[in-house]
Amino acid sequence: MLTLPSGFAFDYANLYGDGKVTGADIAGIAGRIAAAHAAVGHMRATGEVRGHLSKDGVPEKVLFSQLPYVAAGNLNSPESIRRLKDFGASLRHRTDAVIHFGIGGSYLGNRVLFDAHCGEFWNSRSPEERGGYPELYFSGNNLDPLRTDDLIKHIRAAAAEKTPYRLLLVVVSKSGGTLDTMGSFMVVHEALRQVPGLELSVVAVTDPAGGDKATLLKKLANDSGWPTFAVPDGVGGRFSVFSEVGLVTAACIGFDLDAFLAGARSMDQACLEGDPRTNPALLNAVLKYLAAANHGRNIEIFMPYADRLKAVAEWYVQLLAESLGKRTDRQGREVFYGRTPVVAVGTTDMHAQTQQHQDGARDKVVQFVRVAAWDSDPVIPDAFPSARELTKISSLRMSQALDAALEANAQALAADGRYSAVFHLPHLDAFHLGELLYLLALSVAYEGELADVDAFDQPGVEAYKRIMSPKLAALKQAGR
Ligand SMILES: O=P(O)(O)OC[C@H]1O[C@H](O)[C@H](O)[C@@H](O)[C@@H]1O
Repeated sequence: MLTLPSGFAFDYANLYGDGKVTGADIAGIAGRIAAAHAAVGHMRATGEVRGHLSKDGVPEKVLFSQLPYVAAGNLNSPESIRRLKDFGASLRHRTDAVIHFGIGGSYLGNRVLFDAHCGEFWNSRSPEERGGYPELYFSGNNLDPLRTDDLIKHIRAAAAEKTPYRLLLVVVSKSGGTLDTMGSFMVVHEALRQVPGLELSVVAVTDPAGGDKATLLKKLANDSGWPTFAVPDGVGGRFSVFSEVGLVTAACIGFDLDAFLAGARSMDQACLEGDPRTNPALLNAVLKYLAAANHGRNIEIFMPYADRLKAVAEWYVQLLAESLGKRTDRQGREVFYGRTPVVAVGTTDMHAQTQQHQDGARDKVVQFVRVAAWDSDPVIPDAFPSARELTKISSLRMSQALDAALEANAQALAADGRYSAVFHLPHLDAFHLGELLYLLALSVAYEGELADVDAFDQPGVEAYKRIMSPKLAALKQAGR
């Protein structure tokens, strides 16, 4: 178990040892581990990553590791943080609802912050219960016609109940032209802009470049006078939760963005040394890399025991899949690298997926996440004493039963030579969430080095886009 001073811990007992990843496995790649650590150190200091090219084929910096550090001249500066907080304060007791438009890296991290902080019932609470912060809805994460229409109807009904009804549309797209995001935005904007009593405003979050390089969204914002925030150069979508992309949502809901960045910073500091026994991101990368390379564990089930953390598993899917799922290594050789990520939630998926984890192919690592202390933790009462079966769990706190379920699952898997590990969060809060997300982000940077693949591009997603564009054009033509 590797425990940090903050209480965050990585329990890898079921991933390392006899019959699992071994000391000999690690010793066998000692030189590559040292080289990976040096390369990540170089990335931290300069933003340079060997072989990484932008979509346009030119060398591009990788700067996400700077984001936790708020300083003048950095991507997050005291002024930019001030501006975000002022933005959040300006919504309080004033804006009724926010609709966030975004997909991929422009959505998943935002959803993590929303779920962790707000839970499932935020939008049904009164403004007072929300501390004056607005309701928040997500759109643009699909091109689903029915859900989009449901959302429009819901907002129209709310606006009919309250005048004026103040609605803010936050449109997030690094490239500024993603069809799913912009298509949903156009539909919703058009449907709501002339609703009587509904005051509509828009904020855009996109690449800040101006002139010829301005994104479509940036140009729209300039022409329409919408305020903008930035997806900074050198920060890919899947790393952008620590940038204004994630922090804008944090500001909208009163999530403690200082604590979130402090958690990320604290994790970064815990990962400065090159010894995998004490550096949690390096340790995670080394163990998962070896579990795949030497033991065939090519699937990673990310399984938090907490409903509010399901979105972390969804965020991690993009991080792992786009960063490490690569056809070629940096020498151009075909390697078809990468673990397939799978979303699971405990205890929910013990009743759905665990059968496969326990008895299916031995190709998985199950990565659990456990929350140690809960803000609310009901005791299960002895409500029906005559039902003897049920008294097994009565008088226990729900979290005790949840922990017992996690431990039992891990033990059963281990007893059959199946790999798992646990991230322990002392408490579900902004600081520990910052630690967890940053550990995972840094970990894929390390694993990219170990596997010698570019962890910061995603050329594979262009393949369908090349087919889809002419299809849309043909559909349009046929409709004329
Ligand atoms: O932020 P955007 O430019 O709209 O991109 C949203 C998403 O779209 C793409 O398909 C990429 O593969 C993702 O990495 C990205 O996060």
